[in-house]
Amino acid sequence: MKGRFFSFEGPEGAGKTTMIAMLESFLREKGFDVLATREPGGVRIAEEIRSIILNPAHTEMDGRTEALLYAAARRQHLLEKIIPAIKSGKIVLCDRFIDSSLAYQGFARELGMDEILQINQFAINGYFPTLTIYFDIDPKIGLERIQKNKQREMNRLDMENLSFHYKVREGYLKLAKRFSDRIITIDASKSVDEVFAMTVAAIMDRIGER
Ligand SMILES: Nc1ncnc2c1ncn2[C@@H]1O[C@H](COP(=O)(O)OP(=O)(O)OP(=O)(O)O)[C@@H](O)[C@H]1O
Ligand SMILES: Cc1cn([C@H]2C[C@H](O)[C@@H](COP(=O)(O)O)O2)c(=O)[nH]c1=O
Repeated sequence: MKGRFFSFEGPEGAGKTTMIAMLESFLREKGFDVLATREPGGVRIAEEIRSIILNPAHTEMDGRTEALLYAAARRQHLLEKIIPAIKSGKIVLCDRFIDSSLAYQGFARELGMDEILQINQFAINGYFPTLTIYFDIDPKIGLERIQKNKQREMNRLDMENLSFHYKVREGYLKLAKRFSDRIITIDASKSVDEVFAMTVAAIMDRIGER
């Protein structure tokens, strides 16, 4: 079985983690070999970079430093975990990837989507996801969802103001238009079951087993 690389994107609280967990069980039950992972993180060095980036005390972090750290974490994660999994025929489900950098650092931080694409192309060297599912949600609703979840700690990016989170969404919507052959948009304001049904349909369609 040929390996596949799927990424899942969206503003805070869109439901990515929930959908990946449900999809992982669903695909395993169907007999697929699955690897679920996340960014920033997934491997030791990238998890260490994650804790530096997301530490709420690091308020002095420069935007370009932040963008470079995300790209560095991505490079390490890709080499150590994602590429070997794809090569061994696994289905990789990745919670965030390059589009997070384009929406958050490129658009919302105003560093420029093309500039961020350029540094990330150096990091990923052609390894774009097979398909990206963008869970679209009003950021206010997404933030309310994560605030209700008492186990979830707020990180430095979560703590940005509401207008930043609205720009993140605007960035994603631009990306969905620009990369329409790779990015599928799902309305994440629907119920968990409805969002899951749409997610399964999109993934199985791409795997070719619908
Ligand atoms: N469709 C949905 N409707 C209502 N609540 C949902 C839905 N999907 C997920 N949730 C709940 O919203 C909260 C956030 O979901 P989840 O952690 O999956 O989002 P996320 O996109 O991974 O967030 P983040 O990237 O900010 O960590 C969780 O408490 C989850 O149970
Ligand atoms: C990969 C990536 C992530 N971010 C932001 C998005 C979130 O605010 C955090 C990660 O936290 P999560 O709870 O695991 O979603 O980091 C970013 O700004 N740029 C990126 O490339």
